Amino acid sequence: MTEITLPRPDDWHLHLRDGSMLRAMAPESARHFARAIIMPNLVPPVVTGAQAAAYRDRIRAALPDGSGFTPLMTLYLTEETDPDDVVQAHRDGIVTAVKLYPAGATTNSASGVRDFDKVRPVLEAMAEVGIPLCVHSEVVDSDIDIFDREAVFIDRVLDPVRRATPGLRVVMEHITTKQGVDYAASGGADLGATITTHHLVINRNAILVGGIKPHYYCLPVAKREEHRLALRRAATSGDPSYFLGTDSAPHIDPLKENACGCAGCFTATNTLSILAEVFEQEGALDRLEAFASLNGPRFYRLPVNEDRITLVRGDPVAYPAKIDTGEGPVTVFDPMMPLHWRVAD
Ligand SMILES: NC(=O)N[C@@H](CC(=O)O)C(=O)O
Ligand SMILES: [Zn+2]
Ligand SMILES: [Zn+2]
Repeated sequence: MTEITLPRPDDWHLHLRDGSMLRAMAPESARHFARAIIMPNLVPPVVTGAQAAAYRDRIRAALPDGSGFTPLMTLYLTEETDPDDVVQAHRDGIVTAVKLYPAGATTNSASGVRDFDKVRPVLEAMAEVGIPLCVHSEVVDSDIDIFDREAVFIDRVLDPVRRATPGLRVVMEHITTKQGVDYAASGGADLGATITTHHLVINRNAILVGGIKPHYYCLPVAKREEHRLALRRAATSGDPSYFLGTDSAPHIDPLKENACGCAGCFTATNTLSILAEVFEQEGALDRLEAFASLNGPRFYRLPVNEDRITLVRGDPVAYPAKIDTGEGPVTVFDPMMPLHWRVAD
């Protein structure tokens, strides 16, 4: 196969940041994607419907002229979140989903949830209305090894919360383990999982072998090879439980190449070329559209994009090594393999 056409993909987990970083990043995602679920972990976080509306307007203003890109906004769940504000913002069409960060789990998560009982009224209101909860599925307990944090979260937090809140629709964000793959498939139409581009490509060796490679460090951290293979099987299976959420998470190089480097891989620029390469390697190019274009809208109960894109196979694709942001350069994820699929103009 040398050409493949699919409905324009969406990105169901994206960090666009704010200010000059946002102005540099918005065009990178708008070039290929139709819609994206926008993460709310700004400083300070996006916690109210009014803040989400203002952030949506800043994103729209950062888009290239004539762009059809639609940001789908999320609220950052805190222990003070008002259920009525969430429901109203959803009813007004401002907010698509709510994001749960366990406090301290990842970048800008200090305002996240410590005591899950405190957010029960919000979760119950969301279950009633059908507002999805996007979950960063990692425990933060210092006695739990960082490579085990996702699997432990499923047993200790996610499963109990789902049992206590029947009808709650949940997206396990950026799953990285076989346990995540298996759990996501067990919940029917009210449970889904996003898988990133980079977790289909790297295992933990990429971060640690031959020297520390900060541009491969993200959270949840990449795991052993057996987990990467489970993610590849899930993504290429066509199973509607799994859909693309790049978790493209830009940090400027000085904050990555640092004695205490930030977590996040930036993949917006070359994601579709990488995915086509991965799906081709797996003999599953015909299932790329399920993963990138169909399963996400199905979970979020949104229409599939009518617009289509074509990927063409040819000589290795050139893409920039870095994107300049006005704050400093952001390194584009290097998949450590030539990419042969480019998005046709
Ligand atoms: N994935 C990451 O490594 N980082 C994300 C936060 C997140 O999605 O957990 C970020 O905002 O930088
Ligand atoms: Zn996360
Ligand atoms: Zn993220």
